[in-house]
Amino acid sequence: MPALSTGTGPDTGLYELLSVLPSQLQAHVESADDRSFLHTMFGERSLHSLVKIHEKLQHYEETCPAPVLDSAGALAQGLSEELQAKPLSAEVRELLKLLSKPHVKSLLSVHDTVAQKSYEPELPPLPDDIDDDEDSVKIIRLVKNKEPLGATIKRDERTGAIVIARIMRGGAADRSGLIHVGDELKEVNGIPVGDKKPEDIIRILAQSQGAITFKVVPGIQDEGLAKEPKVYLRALFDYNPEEDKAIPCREAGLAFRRGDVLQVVCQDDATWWQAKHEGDVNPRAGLIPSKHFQERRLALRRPMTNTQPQKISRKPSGFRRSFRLSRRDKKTNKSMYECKKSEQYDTADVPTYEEVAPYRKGHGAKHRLVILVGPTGVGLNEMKRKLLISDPQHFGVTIPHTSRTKRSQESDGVEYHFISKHLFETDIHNNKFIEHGEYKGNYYGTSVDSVRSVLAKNKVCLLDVQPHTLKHLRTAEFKPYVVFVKPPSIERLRETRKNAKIISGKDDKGSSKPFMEEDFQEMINAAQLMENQYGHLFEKVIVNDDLAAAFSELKLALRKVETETHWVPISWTHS
Ligand SMILES: Nc1ncnc2c1ncn2[C@@H]1O[C@H](COP(=O)(O)OP(=O)(O)OP(=O)(O)O)[C@@H](O)[C@H]1O
Repeated sequence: MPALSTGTGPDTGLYELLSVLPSQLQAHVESADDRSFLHTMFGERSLHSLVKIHEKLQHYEETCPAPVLDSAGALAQGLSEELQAKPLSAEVRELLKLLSKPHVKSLLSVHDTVAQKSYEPELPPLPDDIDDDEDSVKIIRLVKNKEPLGATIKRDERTGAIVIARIMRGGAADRSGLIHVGDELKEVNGIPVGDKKPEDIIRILAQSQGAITFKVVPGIQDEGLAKEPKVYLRALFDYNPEEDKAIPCREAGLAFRRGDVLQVVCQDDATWWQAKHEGDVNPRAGLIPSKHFQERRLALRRPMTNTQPQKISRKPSGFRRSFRLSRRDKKTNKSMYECKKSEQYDTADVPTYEEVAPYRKGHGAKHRLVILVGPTGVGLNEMKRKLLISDPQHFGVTIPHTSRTKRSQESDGVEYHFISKHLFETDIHNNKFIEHGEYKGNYYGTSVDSVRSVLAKNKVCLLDVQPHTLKHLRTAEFKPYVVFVKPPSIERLRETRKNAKIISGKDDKGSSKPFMEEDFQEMINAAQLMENQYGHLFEKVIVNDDLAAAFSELKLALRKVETETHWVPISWTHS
């Protein structure tokens, strides 16, 4: 029995067993025929070969061999063709014969199929011993690579069952869409787990490679929870997890910039939410501080710097640009106005996140209000003027109110709406003005209704205001698109504003004077303060360096506002 004698080492046991079996069984077998049958069977070469193959395979399984290539069939074919063209020695002939054998061809084909992993995991046959109350059992087969499954399990304290406790967003289990929180785990790879400790099951899972079969009883799912939450937030602050000492795991954090739109996929944890950048194809979510947590820590950080509102420096009283634009009387200029509200800053608000939803202006819907914000002299008026000239049918500006008496060349509702002082005061009291001021005993102001009347003409209303009024204008009715016009560097200001004139705030005559060095510095400082304090409310920032370029950028942005989808506060989309 040559096959029996070849076994060495730990594998020899099976051969020995085969060789001794016939003699051992002899005592129990009476008929000579049966004895000879046993002898022949256990001495059969093919049986020994099978055992040998089995043992070899077992050995290979332990060493986890990896295929060198996955196209052995094609290689053999190529080799045969090449060899046939050469002088045929005895060895070459033998090799050609071997390679042409259907068995060898099939073997190589199977090898390639396995190497390419081009097989679908087969679903196991449905167990036929399912209890009546087990009719909702699910058999799930996942193919696991080196990546963890991304699920945790626990023992349900009430029922004692092993249940799925958590599915990590974007992990393998989550992506499969087959396993859900609350599902009861019955078996893993055919092994019942009901009596096992969660740690033992985790060990089984960790050791498993390739296809893993789960038998689960689906949990009762809350429809709302089952779907991926669609909460979109606009970040109102910059966040870098690398600099966050509080985050439980920095690598798991999601960095973002103020203005980014984030899709929050899990808010289960009160302190750390899971989110991803809107539109990001990478399914894996990262941790971001929750709104409540961020508000709390920002509020704790801020009192030292913010109990005193930061005052945005500007000319003695220069700010009422909207008034000036609609005015034909060049003697009166913005320096005349005092804004009563200008000192009110929003110290109570801690900007963290704002829930947003996609919005696109529908056909026939009113235009969004376009608000321009920027420091004195930066060019807001110039931008508005250019827009009005470019398309007077499309763009419009508000007509201010005043309590001063109408002059002979003026008409009511053209330069101003002329109203009595008493009515003006009543309107102030009734919050009818976005901004108002007083000069030489007369009131001037822009009313909310004046914005409405421009919008009612189906025009885009261009308004420039002090940034502190933005909060009151951010309503579903106006859906304002806020553009911050920012000055370029001081060097570029010196270059571009060589021939420009700024309306003097030092007198009341509306006289203009060339820009001074201090005007540039003041403009840059004021812009910086505005951005720090109100930057989270700006939807678009345009640097007014080259006027033509800045204007084109503005025009393009405004066209997009009308034609494309933008993210707006969710409350604006409910009306
Ligand atoms: N990019 C630019 N390059 C050169 N000159 C410019 C540019 N932008 C604006 N100007 C000029 O700067 C001056 C001030 O501009 P404008 O009056 O539009 O500023 P404003 O922001 O409305 O200021 P104010 O708050 O004083 O009303 C104007 O003479 C204008 O033509």
